[in-house]
Formats: sequence, C-alpha cells, structure tokens
Amino acid sequence: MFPACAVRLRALHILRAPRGGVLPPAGERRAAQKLFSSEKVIHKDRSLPNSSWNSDLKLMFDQFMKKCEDGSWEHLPSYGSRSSQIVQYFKEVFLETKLRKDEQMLSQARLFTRSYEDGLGFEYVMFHNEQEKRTVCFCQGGPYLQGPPGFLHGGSIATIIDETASMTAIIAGGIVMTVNLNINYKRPIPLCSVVVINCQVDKIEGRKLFISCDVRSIDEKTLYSDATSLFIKLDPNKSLT
Ligand SMILES: CCCCCCCC/C=C\CCCCCCCC(=O)SCCNC(=O)CCNC(=O)[C@H](O)C(C)(C)COP(=O)(O)OP(=O)(O)OC[C@H]1O[C@@H](n2cnc3c(N)ncnc32)[C@H](O)[C@@H]1OP(=O)(O)O
Repeated sequence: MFPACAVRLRALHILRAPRGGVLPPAGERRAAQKLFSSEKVIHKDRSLPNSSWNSDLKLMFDQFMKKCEDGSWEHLPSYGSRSSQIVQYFKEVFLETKLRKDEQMLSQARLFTRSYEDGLGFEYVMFHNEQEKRTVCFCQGGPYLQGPPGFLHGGSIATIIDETASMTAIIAGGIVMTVNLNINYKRPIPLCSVVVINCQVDKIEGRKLFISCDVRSIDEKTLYSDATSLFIKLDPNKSLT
C-alpha cells in the first residue's frame, strides 16, 4: 500500500473537489483513479538516516519521530525517482504528450535535491504538522553544495527553502508551482552543519498560497535566512507550455 501521508490525503481532497460543479473530463478521472489505486512502492525512502548523517541530524530525526507517535506530526517520506501516484497524475494532466513519451529522458530524471550520493549534497528529512499548517525540514548540506569556501552556496539554500515551502504548499493546496521566492541571507551557513527550515502557510487567496520560512541553527540561536514565497495552484484546464 502507498504510505498514508498528508500529501496523498490533500491530493485526494483536491481531486474529489468538483470544479464549478462539473465533473472533470474522463482522462482526468482515469488519472485520478490510477492515482489512488494501490501500487507497490519499491524505491528507497531517502529521508531515513544513512551513515552520512551527523549526530545532530540523527538527534532531530529521533526527536521528531517521537512527536509523530501521538499523530500531531507526520514524517514525510521522500524519493529520488519514484513514480508516485501524485507525480503520475502531474505527468498525465500537465506534461505534454511529446515529453511524456520521452521515456529515456524521464527514466533518467531525478528530484534535484535527491540527485547526489549519500552525504555529498542535501541530506534532509521533513515533518508536517497539519493543525499548525507548518512543515519543518532538518537539512545537512554536504561538501558539493559549497559556495564561499566552507559555507553553503546561496543557490543551494534557495533550493532547500523552495523544496520545504513547496511541500507545505502542496499539502495545503494540491499541485502548485513556485512563482516567487524572496530570500534574505543573514548569516552564512557552515558546510555540513544541520539547520532547521520552518515553513508555514500565511494566507490562501483563491489559487495563491503565501508561505513564509526561516532557516535557523538547531539550537535556534542563529537566524541564517528568512524567506517569503508565493505558489499558484495549477489549473488543469490550462497548458503549462
Ligand atoms: C511542482 C509540482 C509537483 C507535483 C508533484 C508533487 C509530488 C511531491 C514530490 C516532490 C515535491 C517537490 C517538488 C519540488 C518543486 C519545487 C518548486 C519548483 O521548482 S516549481 C518550478 C519553478 N516554477 C515554475 O516554473 C513556474 C513557472 N510559472 C508558470 O508556469 C505559471 O506562472 C503558472 C502555471 C504557475 C501560473 O500560470 P497561470 O496562467 O495558471 O496563472 P496566472 O493567471 O498567470 O496567475 C494566477 C494569479 O497569480 C498571480 N501571479 C502570478 N505570478 C505572480 C508573481 N510572480 N507574483 C505575484 N503574483 C503572481 C497573477 O497575477 C494571478 O493573479 P490574479 O488571479 O489575477 O489575482
């Protein structure tokens, strides 16, 4: 069975919502049915501890897994290339047939943040709190993410902020894309240190979701960056290209 996670529940909610009282077209309904058919998951969950995780990352993982026991927090699994049901739905509804048919390219595709060997790039795990509409991500940025010597590249910080904000927005609004991301870089982040990215939904206005984030040290004493972002819920009746 597909693991029960907030993303799937939210997608179910979105797909079941009738648009203007009209049933979605047959192709979309078929895709939605497939989305929720049980499908064996064989890919590795990259958000679980591996030997490259330092003691801080393991500690935060253990602490939050404990918080998941009473159901207030939920661990969000993460895969590099899994064709999960929500990804399948995205491809069927939003990807042009020409691109969809390029199986060689698609089979090589990897989620950017999961495209490095263990420990070299982004090692991270996310947890979601549905009541607070909040997602936290604990991230250890590896040596291939260097910008200034000894510190993370600003682009890699933007990437992990965007990833965490995206998950927050997807859970709240279904299939969305980032249209704006504003970051204030306040202190450089040492390579291989662990930071916590805290994202919350500030406001939802129609198709727009406003998300704010901060990036801190795990003792919360250092504020490394803060950010605001805007996501737009995709319209299945509009082409992306
Ligand atoms: C991503 C899907 C995932 C699905 C599967 C998930 C499985 C989970 C697995 C893993 C999760 C991690 C996934 C990581 C992803 C990371 C995030 C990214 O990298 S996203 C890529 C970078 N972003 C783009 O490439 C967008 C490019 N932009 C567009 O294609 C269009 O703008 C689009 C489709 C998003 C919206 O276009 P329109 O034509 O449908 O909408 P219009 O009418 O233009 O805008 C709607 C409203 O928003 C305002 N708006 C648009 N852009 C704005 C902006 N920059 N600032 C302020 N307002 C803006 C407009 O003024 C309009 O407002 P008024 O309704 O008139 O009030």
